[in-house]
Amino acid sequence: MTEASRTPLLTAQALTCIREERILFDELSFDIHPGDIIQIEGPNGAGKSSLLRILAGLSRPYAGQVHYCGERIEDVRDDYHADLLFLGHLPGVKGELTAEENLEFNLKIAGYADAPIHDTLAKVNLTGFEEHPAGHLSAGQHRRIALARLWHTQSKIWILDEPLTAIDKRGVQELEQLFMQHADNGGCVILTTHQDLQLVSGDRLRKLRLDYQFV
Ligand SMILES: Nc1ncnc2c1ncn2[C@@H]1O[C@H](COP(=O)(O)OP(=O)(O)OP(=O)(O)O)[C@@H](O)[C@H]1O
Repeated sequence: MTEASRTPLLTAQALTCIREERILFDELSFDIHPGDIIQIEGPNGAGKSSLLRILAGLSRPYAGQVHYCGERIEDVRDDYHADLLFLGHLPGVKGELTAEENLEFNLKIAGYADAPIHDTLAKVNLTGFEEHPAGHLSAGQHRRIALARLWHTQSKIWILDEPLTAIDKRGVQELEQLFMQHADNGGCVILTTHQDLQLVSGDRLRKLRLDYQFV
């Protein structure tokens, strides 16, 4: 094992999250290393999205810390966000823009102004839909526009909230292959999904289950 793979990319240290007087999780601790693919499981409302948002630094835990390469994320916010790709529960696609305008906008914001937009839309099976307003596309096609940026990012840490929702079987397999390739290249993927992964399994996959806890 190399030094790099021993150093956690992310560490959750005794995270506690309380929402509306309900403990979603309490003193939750785990490390995430380069090469890890982690699926957060649990029923609706168990706190999966809340955990992802805390890991991404978008909301604060009631108690506990998140560390990026050994530093508190609050102390290295810019470095952390440069190394993080977070895709939230809702695809964040603007209905009045076309598929290509949405992707172009997302990639520009992420600093990839020269990315080949049509080739990238082809990777997510949106050839022929480039100039359609996103508002006229299906839920799965919306998510595909949002997911297309995964093909260009250099961020090592991918935090993805339900990336497979509304994606068809072949699309799920392509995404799972991309996750494995990213992990093989030293990245990590932390995702929630209510479906069983087909290709990422066995030693490739770590599962973390959240369940209801009541105060
Ligand atoms: N900002 C907030 N303020 C108050 N309550 C919140 C907030 N965010 C989430 N909650 C509550 O916390 C609980 C967990 O929500 P969360 O979205 O983390 O669950 P989840 O496991 O991702 O659910 P799902 O599988 O349905 O997406 C829910 O009961 C929700 O209403």
